[in-house]
Amino acid sequence: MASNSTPGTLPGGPALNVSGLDTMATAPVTIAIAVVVVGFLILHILSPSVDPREPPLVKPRIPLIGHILGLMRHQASYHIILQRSTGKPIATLPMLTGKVYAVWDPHLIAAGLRNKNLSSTPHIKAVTPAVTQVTKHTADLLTGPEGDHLTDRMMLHAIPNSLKGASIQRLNETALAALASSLSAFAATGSESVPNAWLWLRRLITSATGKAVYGPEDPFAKDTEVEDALWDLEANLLKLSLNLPAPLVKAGHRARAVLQQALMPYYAARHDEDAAASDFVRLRAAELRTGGLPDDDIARLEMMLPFAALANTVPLLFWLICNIFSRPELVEQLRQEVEAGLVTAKTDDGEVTLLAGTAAVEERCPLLMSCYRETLRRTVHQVSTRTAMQDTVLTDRNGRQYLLKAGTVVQMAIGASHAQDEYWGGDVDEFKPDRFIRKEADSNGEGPGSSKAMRAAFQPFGGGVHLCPGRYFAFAEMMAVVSTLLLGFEVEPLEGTEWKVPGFATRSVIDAVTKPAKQGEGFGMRFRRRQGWENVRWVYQL
Ligand code: HEM
Repeated sequence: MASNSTPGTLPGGPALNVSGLDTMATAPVTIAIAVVVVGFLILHILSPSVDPREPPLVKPRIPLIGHILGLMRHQASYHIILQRSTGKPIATLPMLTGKVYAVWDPHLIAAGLRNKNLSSTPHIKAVTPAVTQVTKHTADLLTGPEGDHLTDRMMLHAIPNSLKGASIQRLNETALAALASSLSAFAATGSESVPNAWLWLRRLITSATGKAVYGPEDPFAKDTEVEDALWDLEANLLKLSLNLPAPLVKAGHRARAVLQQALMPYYAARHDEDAAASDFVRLRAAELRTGGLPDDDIARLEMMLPFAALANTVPLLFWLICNIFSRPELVEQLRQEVEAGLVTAKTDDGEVTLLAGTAAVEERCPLLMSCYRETLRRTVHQVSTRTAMQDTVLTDRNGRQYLLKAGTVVQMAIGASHAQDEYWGGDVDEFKPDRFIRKEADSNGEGPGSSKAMRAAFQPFGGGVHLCPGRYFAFAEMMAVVSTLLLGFEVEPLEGTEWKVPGFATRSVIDAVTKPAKQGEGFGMRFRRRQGWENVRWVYQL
C-alpha cells in the first residue's frame, strides 16, 4: 500500500506496483512530477542564455511573461519597483525567449546614454510606421537602408540645429510674448475660477507653444478638438506602437485621425516654410521632403513633433504649481525671491518686466530653482530605450563591468535614478523644496543627499547625443507662468481650503514626465489678482 511505502521512495518502484489501488494513487503524482520536469525543461530551453559577464538575471515570479505583465501594468514605475526590490544597479530581465537589459544605477545610465553603440534608431524605425500609419512608400523608405540615413539626419542634424542659438531664441520670444498676452488678460475682472487646473495649463501652454512652433497658421489654434486629440493620442501611444487590433485602440485611432487631418493642410500649403514658422518645424519638414516623403506623410509623421514640445512641459508646470502653492510659507519665501531677483522694470502704467531665462533664475532665485529641480526629480520617469548595435561594456563607478550583447534592447530608467535613497537620502520619497540648496548632511560630501551624489543621480533631460534640446525653451515658459502667478495672484484651491493635489497617473514609458491621474479631474484653482498688482501687463525677457 502506498501508505506503507518508505517515505521518499520514488513512485513507480517495485513496492508501489503491488495493487491496482497503489497504481491509481501514484499515477497523479507521477503525472504531476512529469509535468513539472517537462515544464522546467521547456523553461530551460526557452529561457535566454545569459553570459556571466552580462548583468545579473532577475527572474520574474511568473516565468516567461512576468516582466511583460509588470511593464504593462506599472509601465515606467516597474523599473523603480524592481530596483527597490532587488537593490541591483543593472539587470537582465528575461521576457518570453528574449531579454531586455534594465539599467538603474545613475552612473551606468550616464555611461549608457553617452555610449555610441547604444542606438535609438532601431526602436524609432520599428515603432514609427505602426504609430503614424504613413503610406507603404514611406514605411518602406523608413525601414529600409535609406531610413537610417533619414533618421540620423532628423535626430542629429534637424533637431539640434533647430533648437539652438537664434532659432531657440526666436521660439522662446514668440512663446513668451503669447504667454504675456494671455496672462495679462487673465482674471481681468479681479478673479477667475478654473474648474480643472490641468486643462487650464494645457490650454495656456499649447496656445503659446503652438504659435511659436507653427507660426500664425498654428493648427492647434484652429480648433480645441485638435489639442484634445493630441493628449488622447498620447494616452494611447503605447497601444498604437504595439500595433494592437483596431477595436482595442479605438480612441487612439480617432485621435490620430483628428491630429493628422489638422496637420495635413498645414504641410500641403507649405506653411512650414513661412517666415514666422519655427526652424523646428521647417528644418524637419525640409529634411523629410529631401528624403522623398510626400506632404501628407510629412503631416502623418510630424504629428510626433508637438509631443516633444508639449507632453512634458505641461505636466511639469502643473506639478511645480501644485508643489509651490500647496505650501503657503514657501509661496511667501518665493514671492520675495522673485520680486527681488527677477523683476527688472515696473512702469507707472502697469508694465512689469520679468526675467525668465535659466541663467537669471539660477543666479538670483536659488530656492525657486531648487523647487524646479525637485519637481523634475519627483516627476520625471523617463525610460530611454536603445539597442546595443554591437557587444558593449558598461563600467560602473567601482570599475565593475557589464557586457551588453549586440541586438539586445537596453532600457535606462531615469525614474529609478531619481528614486534611490543611496543617492538622495532617507527622504527620497518626499518633496523637499530646498533639497538642492540645503546644507549637506554628509560631512565628507559624498554620501546620500550630498550635492555630489545628487548631481550624479539627477538626469531629468537624459544625456549624450539625445540630451533634451528643448529644456531651456521649456524652462522659460514655465518660469514665466510660475513667477507671474507668484507675484500677481493669490492662488487657492477651488473647493474648500485644503489643497487636495491629484495623484500620479500610470507613468508611461512613452513620455518623460508623469501626468496627474484622471486628467486632473476635480482639481480646480481660484486666482485673485494681488493687491498692488491688479492691472499689470506682463513682459518676459530671457
Ligand atoms: C520639462 C520639459 C521636458 C522634459 C522633462 C524633457 C525630457 C526629455 C528627455 C529625458 C529626453 C531624452 C530622451 C531619450 O533619452 O531618449 C528628451 C529628448 C528630446 N526632447 Fe525634451 N523634455 C522637455 C521639454 C522639451 C521641449 C519643450 C522640447 C521641444 C521644444 C523638447 C524636445 C525634445 C526632443 C526633440 C528630444 C529628442 C532628442 C533626440 O533624441 O536627439 N523637449 N527630452
